[in-house]
Amino acid sequence: MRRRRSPDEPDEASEASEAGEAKDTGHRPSRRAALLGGSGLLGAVGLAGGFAAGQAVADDSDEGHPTVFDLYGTHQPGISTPVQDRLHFAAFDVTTASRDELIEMLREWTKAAERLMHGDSAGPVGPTSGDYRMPPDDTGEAIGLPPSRLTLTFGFGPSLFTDEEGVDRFDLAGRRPTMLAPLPHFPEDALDPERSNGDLCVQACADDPQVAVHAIRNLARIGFGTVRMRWSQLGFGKTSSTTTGEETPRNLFGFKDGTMNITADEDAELDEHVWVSPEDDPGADWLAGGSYLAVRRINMRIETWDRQPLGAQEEFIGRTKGGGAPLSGGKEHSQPDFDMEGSTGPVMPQDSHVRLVHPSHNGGARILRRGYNFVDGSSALGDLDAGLFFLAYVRDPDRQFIPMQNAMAKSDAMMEYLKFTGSALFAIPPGARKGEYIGQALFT
Ligand SMILES: C=CC1=C(C)c2cc3[nH]c(cc4nc(cc5[nH]c(cc1n2)c(C)c5CCC(=O)O)C(CCC(=O)O)=C4C)c(C)c3C=C
Ligand SMILES: [Fe+2]
Repeated sequence: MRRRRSPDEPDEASEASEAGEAKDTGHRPSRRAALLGGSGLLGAVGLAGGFAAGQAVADDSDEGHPTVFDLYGTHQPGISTPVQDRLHFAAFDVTTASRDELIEMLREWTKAAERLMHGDSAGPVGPTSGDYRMPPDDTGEAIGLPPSRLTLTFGFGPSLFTDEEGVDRFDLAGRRPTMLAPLPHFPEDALDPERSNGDLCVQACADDPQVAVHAIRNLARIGFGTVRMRWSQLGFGKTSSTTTGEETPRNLFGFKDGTMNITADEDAELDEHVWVSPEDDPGADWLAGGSYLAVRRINMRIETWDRQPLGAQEEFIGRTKGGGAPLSGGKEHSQPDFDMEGSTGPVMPQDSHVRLVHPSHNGGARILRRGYNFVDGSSALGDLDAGLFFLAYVRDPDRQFIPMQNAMAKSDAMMEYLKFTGSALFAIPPGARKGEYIGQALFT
């Protein structure tokens, strides 16, 4: 039984801010209208286009929330743009040996991604009006659904550059970023190879799960013969936020998660910790403006966790369960005081999660988290196969993510309740310009 902390602090009122959200009003575009041949949405996108990174191109006029994001921009959408509530993440292996076929598929994916994010069908004909002798160019399950703030974010895994046998299938080995290597095996990893790695990844985030699934399904359909889905993961209930105007969401341990995340309005922090700069890796200049994505599928032993006293749970995390304040006091967004002593040791325990991952114990490193809860059924013993699908965008995985994950694996009291079952690292190319395909600079 661990130490019991002093009484809880009151919840902090969120500081309202509209950071990361576009302000102009537009109409609410509908996929149905687009499928009926409406050009209104595309017109709206064209008019509102040209937003900087984090491009929202249409707003819900009632609530001021962006409903449509633009695929094109300095950075890909789905990183610093506001986090949606649902995820479908997929990793693919390339099955063709042809570089040209791979490029052609990326072109097709880019065109489809633009359409899908606008709430349009994946192909120009649509699910129900094509040639009866041909498969439709859209699968149809999103008919009538709005764009739902869909973002599609594409990445390249280390094996795209040099495969597991060391073969340079696509003449890309010379352009592999030095930091793009398979993540090391961390202490306590229990990885399932069928939930790890991949040549390519696509992160689909949306407010409606059917929209996210529809997008991944159609990209897989378009890629048939060129790529094969290696694994995929559904997520719900975002466990982080990139905006400051909303209540911090909670993970399946019941704690607020994302309090100290990097937010969309922190331009200097994004430049320092998220976006790759042209000087970072001169041999991989195509990645400038992009990022790296660390992926970890983390099973949470929630049945065991649920039997721990509240005081112990709070000490594992280092924050209160109610308001999310540091155990050293203050409000949710107060900085923890790691030097504050309690009757039996530091008030923020040495093995508490937030102490171990805090920038002050990691050489100043911060990461942009964008993870989701998951529940994938239950085991024969009646335990939920549940956890956190952890997604973190970083500028330098060797300096930011790997030491943090090592510190956690070595010393974090929470580790007793975690099992890491999937792992991957991807290079996330910068945003494409209109007329380009995603990742084009890598191939030119
Ligand atoms: C290697 C990086 C991290 C992993 C893996 C990770 C897993 C993980 N985290 C929680 C719950 C919380 N994490 C919180 C904060 C937090 N976590 C990381 C990194 C990893 N977490 C960072 C960098 C931070 C922010 C630290 C800071 O700057 O103060 C919190 C507190 C609230 C918050 O700030 O978000 C919680 C709660 C779980 C349950 C988990 C694995 C399942
Ligand atoms: Fe964490």
